[in-house]
Amino acid sequence: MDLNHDVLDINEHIEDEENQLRPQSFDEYIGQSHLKKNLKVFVGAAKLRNETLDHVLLYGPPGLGKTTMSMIIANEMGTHLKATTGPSIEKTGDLVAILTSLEPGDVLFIDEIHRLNKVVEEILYPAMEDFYVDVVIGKEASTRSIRIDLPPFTLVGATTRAGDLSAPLRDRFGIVSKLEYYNVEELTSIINRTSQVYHIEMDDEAKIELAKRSRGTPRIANRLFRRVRDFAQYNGDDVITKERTVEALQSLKVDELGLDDVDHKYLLGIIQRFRGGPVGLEAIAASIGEEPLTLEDVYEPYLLQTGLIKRTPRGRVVTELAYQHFHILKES
Ligand SMILES: Nc1ncnc2c1ncn2[C@@H]1O[C@H](COP(=O)(O)OP(=O)(O)OP(=O)(O)O)[C@@H](O)[C@H]1O
Repeated sequence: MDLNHDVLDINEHIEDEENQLRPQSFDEYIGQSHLKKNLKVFVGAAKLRNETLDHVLLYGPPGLGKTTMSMIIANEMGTHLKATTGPSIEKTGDLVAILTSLEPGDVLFIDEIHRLNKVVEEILYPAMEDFYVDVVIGKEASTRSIRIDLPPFTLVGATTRAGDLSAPLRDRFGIVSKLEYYNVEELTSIINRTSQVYHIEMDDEAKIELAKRSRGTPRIANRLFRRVRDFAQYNGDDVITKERTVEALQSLKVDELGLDDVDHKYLLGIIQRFRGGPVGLEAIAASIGEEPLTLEDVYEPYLLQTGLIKRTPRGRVVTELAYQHFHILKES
């Protein structure tokens, strides 16, 4: 068996399932109304002037639709999208190769743009500002720099950590927008759309229940939808009910607020080992065996948003709401 090939096939299958669900236009994209309204104007105006759209920086927690939005920007501009990620561009030559392969008007999407290395990042400055790159050729005494002109393009950068971007890079984006967590109503619409794309019927109550447990995140809503679908199909259900949804989510250890195992370990860890805090991120991470960066980027934003924790100058503190959630009495 060709294992590599199988792994590729599986990854492609997951990609295909994701892509199938991606909205193609601003009108199909649910929620983020403020961002959408502004982008519609900027895209419309750029098209009227027959110009490329200014560079766009999208930031916010993972899974909120940054990649999807960049694809929509390219679609709405009537151009192509080239996608890459910060950590995959290791050398300046890699970035120059990507930039010189762009067609006029193309959208270049760089995910995790905060992870570009400094030398590569510096190549981007003149590329973004004046559409050229300086390439150094030759060796030692005979090195010289040649200028390569680039076609006008739009860079869409995505990051979960806007604060980690250097000021010169951040300042070169004309449009900077934060993606917000989705509310239950918006997530219910996304789940409704997903059930239509997959041709699987789901009760309205079940959609709402799933939406409530999706941590305000479309990617999680879609992933949980697929798992709930497994439970329903395995049990021969024609329609996914609320009961089946709750049963499936309990089996997956996702609670009524959408908190999973790691959230539980995190919150209970602070309550039981650090008397509710304040405690530093490193200490919590070490005590529960998780990476500090993962906790900070993936878990904490939602816990902060739901008011279960607070960040203070002395560290993280769990709130009264967290004690209530676990039915634990706070020690005085
Ligand atoms: N507003 C939306 N309406 C409908 N579906 C959405 C929306 N936003 C995201 N999705 C769906 O959620 C999934 C995740 O979205 P996407 O990959 O764009 O997230 P992301 O923010 O780019 O995540 P990351 O930055 O971690 O890659 C996709 O399958 C997409 O179809």
